[in-house]
Amino acid sequence: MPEPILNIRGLEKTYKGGVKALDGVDLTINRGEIFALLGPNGAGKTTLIGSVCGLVRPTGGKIEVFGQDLATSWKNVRRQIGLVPQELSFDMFDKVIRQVRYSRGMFGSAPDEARIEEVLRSLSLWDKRNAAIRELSGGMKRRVMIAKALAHDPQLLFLDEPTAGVDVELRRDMWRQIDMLRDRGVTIILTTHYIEEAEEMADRVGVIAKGRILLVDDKDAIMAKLGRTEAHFTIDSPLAELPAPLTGYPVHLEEGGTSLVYRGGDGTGKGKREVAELAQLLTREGIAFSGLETQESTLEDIFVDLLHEPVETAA
Ligand SMILES: Nc1ncnc2c1ncn2[C@@H]1O[C@H](COP(=O)(O)OP(=O)(O)OP(=O)(O)O)[C@@H](O)[C@H]1O
Repeated sequence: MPEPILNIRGLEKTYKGGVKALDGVDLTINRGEIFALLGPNGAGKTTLIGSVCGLVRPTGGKIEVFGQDLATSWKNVRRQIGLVPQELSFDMFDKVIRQVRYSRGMFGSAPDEARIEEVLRSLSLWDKRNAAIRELSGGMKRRVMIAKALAHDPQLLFLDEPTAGVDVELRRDMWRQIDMLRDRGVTIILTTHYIEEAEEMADRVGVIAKGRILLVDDKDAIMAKLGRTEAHFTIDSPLAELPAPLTGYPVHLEEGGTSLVYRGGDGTGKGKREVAELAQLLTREGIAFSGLETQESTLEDIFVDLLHEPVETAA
């Protein structure tokens, strides 16, 4: 049974100056899941995360974390939340290990050098523990941000664009780290522009645009519901019209009857099946084709489609 640990209802945020960054957001996150929040620039992702982490004061709605109202139980709740913000923020002159220790203490956790060492080692920072942060490369600084967020062993971790601008190696390390946290039962909410990241890591995906949640579902269910197959048959002799046995399929002719295009399926294999049926039908009808190209849509295609079509909001 899913155990909700974050419950957001009707969340609104209008910034001074009138920008409505969140417009009635409802979202429930369950213990132990990895949830990817996708959305274009300015969609409201950082505002949403900031509202749960106490950095943004919502102008309406309610947030419950671990069953407690954020507005009244802030201190209790905050100790169990970790945040890796988009922007680097620390004392650049301080040493890596001191900053990480400090973070642990700031959230009221007892000192635990073994745990600090574990966190630093898991992020390949142990050798740099006595370096001043300003001496580190951008990628290493980002690792320090993660170490700081993990130092107090949060149960709920927010990663705001954790891999923006980092190299492939660090991105892989970060994915490994997220896997380890998942094994420890930590709930993770990440925002990302890299849809492959959501595809790889997330159990559920939410799409946000203009401060409204457009879609929330299991990643696999999204792929099944909204995934599409596209196939192009190159027909040897141009067809004047669609042969009768093909009319029940989502197909049409292009390029003067030399290309038969199929767009259909639902991500569950139906598309591939129908394309195979079409190939058989063409052969049976004596229609020669010399090429067949098929393509399955990715989460990225689905995401782009979604943002271009007005969609009814869903919780
Ligand atoms: N402090 C602020 N004051 C005024 N407007 C703000 C403030 N912070 C954010 N906004 C506006 O609120 C909207 C949502 O911004 P937000 O940073 O939450 O989006 P985002 O989805 O995180 O975008 P990105 O992917 O670019 O980080 C934007 O229009 C932004 O300009």
